[in-house]
Amino acid sequence: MKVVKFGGSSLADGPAVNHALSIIKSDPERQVIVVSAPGKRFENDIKVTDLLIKYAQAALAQADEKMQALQQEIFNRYVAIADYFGLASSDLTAIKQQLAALPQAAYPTKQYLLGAFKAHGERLNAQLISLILQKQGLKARYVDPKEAGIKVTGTPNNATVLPESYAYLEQFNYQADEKLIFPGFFGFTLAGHIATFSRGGSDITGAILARGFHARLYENFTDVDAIFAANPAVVDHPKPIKVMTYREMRELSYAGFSVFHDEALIPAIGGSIPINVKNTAHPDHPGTMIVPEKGFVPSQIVTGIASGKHFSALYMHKYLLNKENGFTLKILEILNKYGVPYEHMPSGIDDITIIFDRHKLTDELIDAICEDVQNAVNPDRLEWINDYAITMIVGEGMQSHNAISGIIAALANKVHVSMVNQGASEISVMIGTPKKDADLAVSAIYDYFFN
Ligand SMILES: Nc1ncnc2c1ncn2[C@@H]1O[C@H](COP(=O)(O)OP(=O)(O)O)[C@@H](O)[C@H]1O
Ligand SMILES: N[C@@H](CC(=O)OP(=O)(O)O)C(=O)O
Repeated sequence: MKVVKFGGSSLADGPAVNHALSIIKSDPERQVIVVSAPGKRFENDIKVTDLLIKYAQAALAQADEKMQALQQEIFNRYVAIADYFGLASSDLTAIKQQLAALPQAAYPTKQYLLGAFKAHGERLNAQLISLILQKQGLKARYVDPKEAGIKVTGTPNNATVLPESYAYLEQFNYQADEKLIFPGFFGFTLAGHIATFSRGGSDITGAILARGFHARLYENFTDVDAIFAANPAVVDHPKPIKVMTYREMRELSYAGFSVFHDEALIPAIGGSIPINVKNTAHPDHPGTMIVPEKGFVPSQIVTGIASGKHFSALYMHKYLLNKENGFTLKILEILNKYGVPYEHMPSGIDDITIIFDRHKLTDELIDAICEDVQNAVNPDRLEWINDYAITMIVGEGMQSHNAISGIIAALANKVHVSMVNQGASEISVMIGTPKKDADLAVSAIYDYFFN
């Protein structure tokens, strides 16, 4: 059996949904289907998830007129898909009611309200798609994450799956000839509230289901022919990657390969499920296989180069830092007090840089952390660097070949490199640069290793 996930770009309108359905129908092994909310139909279009965020904000602001307009705009996206398949307006009554009921429901906090609104992009789309399949005479069933037992942490917009979910999924009853249509992106907390994964998190649902149902393959359908060695928005016609390992993908998606969510690797690794990223528009193309490390023979030194521009850093210099007891501990205690995780912590003899994901910080938190750090460890110099990008150069082949000299040669006299970290992972090198240099770093390193 295969678990198949379609991204929002593959379900943006009626013709796109129709094409996705033809892919589902063409292979009886494609039994568990995960759908995202309708995505962008054209360049400047708005994803349904983003419309739902606006709808939630209008509800919180009690802006009634805006709320009505957004509700209608979101509903129209589903109507357009339903119309394409000739559904009657009465078929959409339940979807309309659920959308309209969102502002009236009770939520523990504003963050839970936001999570519940966002989740309905996929929830309503999965209901609509199972209805379309049923009308076409297929044995299809909408499965809500509540019914399937997808349990997640109580972090309403950044949840992670709880391990008991897998036991629930193993017990889930279904027939050999039915298609199960799941909404991606969310689960239920132990208290019974909706919580979504981070953005792009329908990939995570697909991986959880693939592990829970012991799928033979997790097919992830998107809008590109393959995962490329560099982001196609940065490098012109980058080379497609035919096969890569889980850990290569994890490092690359962490740093910016948005095509597959980095957290979706974890359930797939847990269940040893191979992943096939494919293009909805060309389902017969082989796409990219993501497989375990065991038995993998790399055909090149570098597999991919990614960069993420959503980082910031706290730099500290203190003479004789290496001789001081508890310096790092005091800083970690401060981060713990504010509930802020750090991403990386490269250090020298008298210097330390702590790198953060900017999405996890507010301006107020930054001020509070800097003030506490200043008071607790009294560094000679403390600097907050808002403008920080991380570029990852990743490849299983780097275990046996020295890539660092090539990376340095590629960047020389072009890019201001503020940090190089090699060794923490034997398959990657991480470099820190100002954001403005990140794309240049990617294309220079790509040219060196691939052209
Ligand atoms: N290295 C890469 N290879 C392929 N696509 C990439 C890469 N890096 C970034 N992308 C982008 O990821 C997009 C697909 O991801 P996403 O928009 O989240 O798809 P979906 O809506 O199917 O989940 C591609 O259109 C491409 O712009
Ligand atoms: N719709 C959600 C979840 C998701 O995975 O979407 P997509 O498959 O379009 O990346 C989002 O926009 O974040």
